[in-house]
Order: sequence, then structure tokens, then C-alpha cells
Amino acid sequence: MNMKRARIIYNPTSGRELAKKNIAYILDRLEDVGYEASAYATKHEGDATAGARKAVDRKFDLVVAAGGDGTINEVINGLAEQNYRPKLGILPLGTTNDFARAIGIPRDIVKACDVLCEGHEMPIDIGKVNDRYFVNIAGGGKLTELTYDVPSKLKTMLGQMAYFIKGIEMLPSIRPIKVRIDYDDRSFEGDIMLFLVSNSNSVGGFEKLAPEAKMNDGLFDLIILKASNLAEFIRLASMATRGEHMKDPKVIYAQASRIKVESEEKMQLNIDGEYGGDLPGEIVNLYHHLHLIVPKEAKEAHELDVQQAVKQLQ
Ligand SMILES: Nc1ncnc2c1ncn2[C@@H]1O[C@H](COP(=O)(O)OP(=O)(O)OP(=O)(O)O)[C@@H](O)[C@H]1O
Repeated sequence: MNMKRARIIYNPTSGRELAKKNIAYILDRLEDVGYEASAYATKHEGDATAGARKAVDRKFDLVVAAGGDGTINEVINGLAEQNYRPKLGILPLGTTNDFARAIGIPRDIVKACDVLCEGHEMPIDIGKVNDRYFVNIAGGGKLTELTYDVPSKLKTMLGQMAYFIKGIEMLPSIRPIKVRIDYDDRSFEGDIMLFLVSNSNSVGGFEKLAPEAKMNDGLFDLIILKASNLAEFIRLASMATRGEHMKDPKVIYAQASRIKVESEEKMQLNIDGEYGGDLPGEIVNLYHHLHLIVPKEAKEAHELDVQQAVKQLQ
């Protein structure tokens, strides 16, 4: 009998070196449920992508990304659009774990390994923009660049407050940028502070920012914040914590599977919290592209969604 093979790709520096300290335990847990398990420690930026590509070439059954959102992003960049794609598992052991939070994967390492070993699978969409891939979010506008500036320590301590503080601190120096955004068969032209294209409902600690976002419906949630002053921004940021911002006339909220963004002046793209090249960009939803190991509840919720969608069609 051929044994199933699992490869853990972990960032030894992320979080408080949690993956590194627990690697023997993680390997043991996977061996216990019948995997032949091995591990690869990333050495520098981009290494998790190379590690994932190797797991593709060697036809591993499962690739586990152990680290923060940056590590997960690099791993999916190694798996995306390959003919053979191993299943994906996640151990949220970084400082920022927005994606794992969106799926409900616990931060506790024992509980996260339980999820992995139970092995419930769910298809997920991923986003593609100019040949790069994301699981959580793509965005642009000076305000999105603040994710680079918020120190990890502050993020851990203050969660979403850290973004508030940084956002308010930066706002007076931020000019709106003129853009054209085509989304499916609609289009917007005007001055904006930022746009966000979200695949999940957990963005920078704001869990109600894109409340409709489901990561397997073939659609992104698009949020555009039109030009605003400081008072409007503070009002909107506090509305966003309650999920009430979508009703505001300064905000456009829509769902779409293909979003094209162009701007006259230079505008950077932010992909899963990191710099991801410059605009223009066409953001495309790759429907059910990866198979992710998720908690039982997440899989059941997904199956319920599918049943409801089928009922609506009948
Ligand atoms: N050995 C390494 N040394 C330094 N950086 C690394 C190493 N391996 C990977 N990296 C880089 O570290 C980045 C951040 O890692 P990751 O997402 O796992 O942690 P994080 O939660 O964002 O933050 P932190 O590292 O503060 O915990 C990755 O995108 C990757 O490019």
C-alpha cells in the first residue's frame, strides 16, 4: 500500500518561533494518522513558494503551511495553477493569522493539529492578479500600505486598534487617487482612498468588513472607499467594526468575480498584507481551486450553502 505523504512548510522565524519549537510534535501527529510526514524550514522570503512547488513535483498528498499569512500566501503561490495540486493544511503560527481566523482554525497548536488530523476538506477559491495569487485580500490606495508600517508587536497587542491608530495618523497626508474600476458588468470612475477585494471575511482584524464574503462562492467582495476627510474616515472606521459601513454613501460594496483596476498615477497593490506590484491589475477569482483542510463546522456550513444554492436553482 502506498502511504500518504505530507510536507510541512514552516517559517522558523514567524510568531514566537512556535512552528520551530513544535515541529517534532506536528510531525508525530501526522504520522499517527497515517501520513509519512516531513518538514521544510523556509530560509528567506520566497522560499515557501519554492518548497510548495517541490511538493507539487514530488506529488505529495498534503502540504501544510505553518506560519503567518505571509507563509500561507507564499505556499499557495507555489500550488496555484499547477496540474497536480496537493491538499492544503494550515497551522496558524504567525503574528497575523487573518486567513486561519476566517476559517475558524484555532491558534492553539494542539487544537490546530486536531483539525489537520480529522482531515475535513473543503474547496476554496483563490484570487489571481497579474500572475500572483492571494487567499485573503488584494487592495490598493495609500491606506492599504499602512499594513506594512504597523509593527507586529502593536498588531498582536492591539489587533484592529493598531490599524485605526496608524490609519488616523496617516490620513492627513493621504491624497485620494483617481481610478477606474470595472467589476463584472459594472464600472466606477472617481477619486478613492482605497479599494479592497476580499475573498474571506477577515481582513486586518475587521471581521465585519466584508460580511458577505465566502471563500468558495466564486465571488470576491469589493469595497471602495471614496475620497473622505478625517472626520468621515473615523466615522466609517467605527461603522466598519459593526459591519454598518456598506450603507454609507462614501462606500461602494459589491460582489464580483472579475475586477479590473486602472489608475492614472502610480498605485501599489497590496496582496495578503504584503506589497504585490503596481497597478493596473485584473483580479480574477479561481473557483474552487484548492482543497483546504478545515474544522468540521466550516465544512458543514459550506455544505449547507451548497444545498441552499441548489434549492434556489430548482
Ligand atoms: N528563515 C526566514 N528568515 C526571515 N524571514 C523569513 C524566513 N522564512 C520566511 N521568511 C519571510 O517571513 C515572512 C513573514 O512570515 P509569516 O507570515 O510566517 O509571519 P508573520 O505572521 O507575517 O509575521 P512574523 O514573522 O512577525 O510572525 C514571509 O512572508 C517570508 O517571506
